[in-house]
Amino acid sequence: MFIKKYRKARDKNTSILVVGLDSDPEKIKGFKSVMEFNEHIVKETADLVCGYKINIAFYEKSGWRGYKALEETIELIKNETDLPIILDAKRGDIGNTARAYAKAYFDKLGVDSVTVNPYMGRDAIIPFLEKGHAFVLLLTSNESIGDVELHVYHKVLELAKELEKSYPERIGIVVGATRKEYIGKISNASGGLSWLIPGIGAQGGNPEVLRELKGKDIVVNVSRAIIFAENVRKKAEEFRELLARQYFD
Ligand SMILES: O=C(O)c1cc(=O)[nH]c(=O)n1[C@@H]1O[C@H](COP(=O)(O)O)[C@@H](O)[C@H]1O
Repeated sequence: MFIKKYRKARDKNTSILVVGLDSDPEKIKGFKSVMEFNEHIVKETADLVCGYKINIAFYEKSGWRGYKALEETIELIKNETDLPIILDAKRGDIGNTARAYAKAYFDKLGVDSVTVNPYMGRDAIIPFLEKGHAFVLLLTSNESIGDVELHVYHKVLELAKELEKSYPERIGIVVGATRKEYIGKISNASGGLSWLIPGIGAQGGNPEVLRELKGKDIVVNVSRAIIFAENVRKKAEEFRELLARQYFD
């Protein structure tokens, strides 16, 4: 179960850092394959993180070869570590289709959590909660949140909290670290929901936002700033420290 694996890894490694394996084949230098690259990242970081997030887009862009690398990467993490895996797929569809996605990700791929787009409402979310854990998009890190999210995020929060009653410890929210002005308010209203916080590193989000989230189950994703660094382990250590200082102290 995602939350148990996460808490165990967080406490063991004193880390809320999740490394994002956004292993864009066009950016990988000096490795024969995506799989070899991911093996290197996992070997260098497994004792510094509380999990991995894999964004499916960077695998799908290579067709079936990319999907094979995705499967092999998940196998590797499961064989070599006890760390939870979040599949960042941002799915959201009618119940029948959502059930097919949930089956693919939890039963076939065997990940622990999936990111879900809540725009279609509970039918699109529940199939994921029945099989595992889901992080629903609440207030994302990108520029254009004013187009839709700012008008509806409070509704998404209400829905997530309602679903949490039937699926305790199986649902979380995605809030960008670039959303400093909203985080305190959302934190006060978020109860026992877990948090996925992207946007630190390449997107310039502020790690100080974590001070408002002490005691909550949070994972902070950093992708490009770590995986494409010259010294991956050193960068991951720096981010782990930076985040831990805000959250644990
Ligand atoms: O759901 C996500 O993970 C996500 C939500 C969000 O609001 N912003 C965001 O950047 N992400 C993802 O988090 C990762 C951020 O990558 P870096 O900017 O390279 O650290 C990417 O996989 C994004 O797709």
